[in-house]
Amino acid sequence: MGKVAIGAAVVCAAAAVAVTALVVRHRMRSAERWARAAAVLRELEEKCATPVEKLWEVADAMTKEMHAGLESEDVSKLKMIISYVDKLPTGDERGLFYALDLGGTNFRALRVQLGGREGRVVRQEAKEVSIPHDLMVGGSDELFDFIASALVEFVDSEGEGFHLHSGRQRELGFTFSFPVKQTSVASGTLIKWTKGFNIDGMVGEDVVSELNKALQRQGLDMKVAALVNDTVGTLAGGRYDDNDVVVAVILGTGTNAAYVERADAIKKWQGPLPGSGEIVINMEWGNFSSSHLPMTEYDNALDVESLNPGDQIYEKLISGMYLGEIVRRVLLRLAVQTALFGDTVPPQLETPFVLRTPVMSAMHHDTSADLKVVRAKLKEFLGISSTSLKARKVVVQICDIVAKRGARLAAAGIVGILKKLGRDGSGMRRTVIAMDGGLYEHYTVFRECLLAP
Ligand SMILES: Nc1ncnc2c1ncn2[C@@H]1O[C@H](COP(=O)(O)OP(=O)(O)O)[C@@H](O)[C@H]1O
Ligand SMILES: O=P(O)(O)OC[C@H]1O[C@@H](O)[C@H](O)[C@@H](O)[C@@H]1O
Repeated sequence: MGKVAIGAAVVCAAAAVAVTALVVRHRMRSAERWARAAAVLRELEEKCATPVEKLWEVADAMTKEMHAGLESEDVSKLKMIISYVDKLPTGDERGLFYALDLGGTNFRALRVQLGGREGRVVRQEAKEVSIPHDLMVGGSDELFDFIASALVEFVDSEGEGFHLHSGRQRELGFTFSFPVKQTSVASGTLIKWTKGFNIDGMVGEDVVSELNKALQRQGLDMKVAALVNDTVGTLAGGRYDDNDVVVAVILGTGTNAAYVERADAIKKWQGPLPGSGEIVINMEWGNFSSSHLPMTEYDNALDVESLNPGDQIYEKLISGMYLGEIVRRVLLRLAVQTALFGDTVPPQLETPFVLRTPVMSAMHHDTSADLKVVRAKLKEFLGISSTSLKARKVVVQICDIVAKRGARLAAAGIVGILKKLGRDGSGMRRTVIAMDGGLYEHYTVFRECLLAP
């Protein structure tokens, strides 16, 4: 074979060696990256673990905080707010009633014609409006004018089948999904904003008065007959259908719980004991915290960078506003430290709250063999155009860890309430818990884990 051929052979051999070396180096780097990714996932799984012993510790801590919060103000993480609701629906109610529910994401207007025990809910209509983000952090007049104008439109659309008793003023039940110190059944002052709200100058103000002023500006003749937290409203609605409802839990943008307490167990209650002997307590359990809660670096960073650092710790582990954000933070670390999505970190992954919990649950619920939903969501919301199946499986695994931690912690909180009520053991009376909220309603894996942790 001539020199040229030998030379060519040597060059080919060298090229082959070089390519092989490149391939080997690539594979080694890839193996190292996956090993690092596996270590991050192992650490996440360990830090988020909620073994039954830990869940019992959380339940016991919740019960303890409930007792403390009923003893006096400001000694517990739980506000244990007295709702002034000492009578719950019996099912005999009649008439036309309006309700307004201001939540952390949406607000809803509702009208219902009640026909007493035989008629029950004769007719109902509802309208849901997403709250623009700028109104969550703007001025109070702007927020309440927005709500009042939507309510005017809704009342104007009152159709057939709704009858206001002659001479009666339309009455409105105002469900306000934020911590409010009730000063009567139809008044209360804002304690603090939570979730994504942060409107200056409203803390300490009476929220009913703010709404009434906006209704007057709109010229709407409507009386706010009751101001309740959404958990109290959920409990009342549940009791309308089932006499054994004694607890209500909201798992939506935020999370909270309410329950029926014996009036004589509320040591801080100064008023006369109600005839029913019972008062509904709005626990504001989102603010619960305990050394037993499984916290990670992602949770701590989320809290520090939130609108309310140090507040609502339990809520930030469980609720819809935060689950997707926790997953984003884990994905960002993997993108930076293990090139999960390639050598360039996807820029959108750096944006807080860009990964909403509905998107997280859609990826988590993906049952396709190649995780095509995960691929589509990563592209649509994070601008990640191509991913390996292995990387998509990591995304689902992170969703699973974060969602199940939240669900199991919520279940532990419910057990804490049942322990307080003495309804956690065998032989207890039939006990019904009213559940509501978009997270509970739509996140199937979360709900099923909560119900069968
Ligand atoms: N498909 C979904 N999967 C998971 N979470 C969802 C889904 N849809 C809504 N959510 C969660 O529910 C929250 C809305 O809860 P909802 O109770 O409807 O309203 P609000 O919190 O305003 O009272 C959203 O912020 C979101 O976190
Ligand atoms: O219905 P949402 O918006 O999910 O609110 C649930 C809870 O969210 C918490 O942040 C509020 O402090 C509670 O008052 C409220 O009940």
